[in-house]
Amino acid sequence: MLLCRCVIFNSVAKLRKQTALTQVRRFIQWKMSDGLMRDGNTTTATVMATKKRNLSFPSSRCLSRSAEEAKARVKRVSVEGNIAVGKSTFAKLLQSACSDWEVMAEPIDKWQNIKSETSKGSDAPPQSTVSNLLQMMYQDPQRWSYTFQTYSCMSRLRTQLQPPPARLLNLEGTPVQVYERSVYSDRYIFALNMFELGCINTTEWAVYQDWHSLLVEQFGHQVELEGIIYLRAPPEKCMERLEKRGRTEEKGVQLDYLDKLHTQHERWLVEKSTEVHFEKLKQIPVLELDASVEFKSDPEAREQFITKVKNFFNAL
Ligand SMILES: Nc1ncnc2c1ncn2[C@@H]1O[C@H](COP(=O)(O)OP(=O)(O)OP(=O)(O)O)[C@@H](O)[C@H]1O
Ligand SMILES: Nc1nc(=O)c2ncn([C@H]3C[C@H](O)[C@@H](CO)O3)c2[nH]1
Repeated sequence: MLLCRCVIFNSVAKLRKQTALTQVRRFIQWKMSDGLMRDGNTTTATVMATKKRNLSFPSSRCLSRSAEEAKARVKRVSVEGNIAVGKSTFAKLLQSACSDWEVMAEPIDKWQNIKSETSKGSDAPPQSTVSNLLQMMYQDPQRWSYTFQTYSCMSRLRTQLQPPPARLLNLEGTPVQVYERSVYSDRYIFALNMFELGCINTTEWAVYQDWHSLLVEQFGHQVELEGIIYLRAPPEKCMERLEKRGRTEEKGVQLDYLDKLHTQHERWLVEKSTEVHFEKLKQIPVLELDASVEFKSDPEAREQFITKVKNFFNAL
């Protein structure tokens, strides 16, 4: 009986790994053949920018030298930090502070609205169902954490592969694409934490790490970052803000969970004791900001933040 369960478990694990790898392969092939579009509005500039990102592929031969140079000047930075520390609020501040910066939000709405088409027979019209994967993950983390991390990571990858908008390519100053979290925090903060909590099992963790490394290595320069902004605040402050915000899915989040996530951030970005697997990431400059400052009602604090960020970007 036990053996039978083991065989089934191994088969399921194998199937999951194969499925994940097939998805990865298809995704890479799709990227190589079609390039990326920003919400379906492909302009000449974005097509050119996309081709530049695919430098290692033959299509890059069509790119003019000046387009390549313009693209290479755009810096990429992620904003990292605990849940409800204030990343979105800070991102809005950045977006309004300087037109040289383009902020890309975390795709939480995608995780809350997973659409699947089901067709019962050839005559029946396809039915669309919607599930909230964020809620499922919080309600039953052991069942849904691995699935959640595959989807969150894929959606972060998509965000990081978006070519910079044309307006950033023609700027004199320091154009920057700013991402709210990244494929790196997906692994070194959340997936790792879920593994340590026992919500992702050893097999799932091995599979996750395998395809994560493959993707990051395959996309190479396209998903590299030049810097990280770490918004740092005590977990108690994050808890206070999380409760004040009142997002439905987060109703059951406890201080202990935020404590653990805080420790993961500290290990990765301050103590540098997290084992990371990508050379450039090991050397990446980190700007640490005290996010407990209530800058919304304090113009001087906002000014100081912006000055620090500008100096950081200029030095990248
Ligand atoms: N510096 C701040 N001072 C006071 N309140 C803040 C500050 N930053 C954020 N808040 C408030 O805290 C709550 C959480 O902020 P926000 O949504 O920006 O967090 P987040 O880090 O983006 O969250 P998540 O991790 O879920 O993406 C919001 O209600 C916001 O108004
Ligand atoms: N498990 C897990 N893995 C992730 O990669 C991840 N990224 C974000 N989140 C949760 C935090 C907020 O509730 C909400 C919005 O940030 O989504 C995550 N949860």
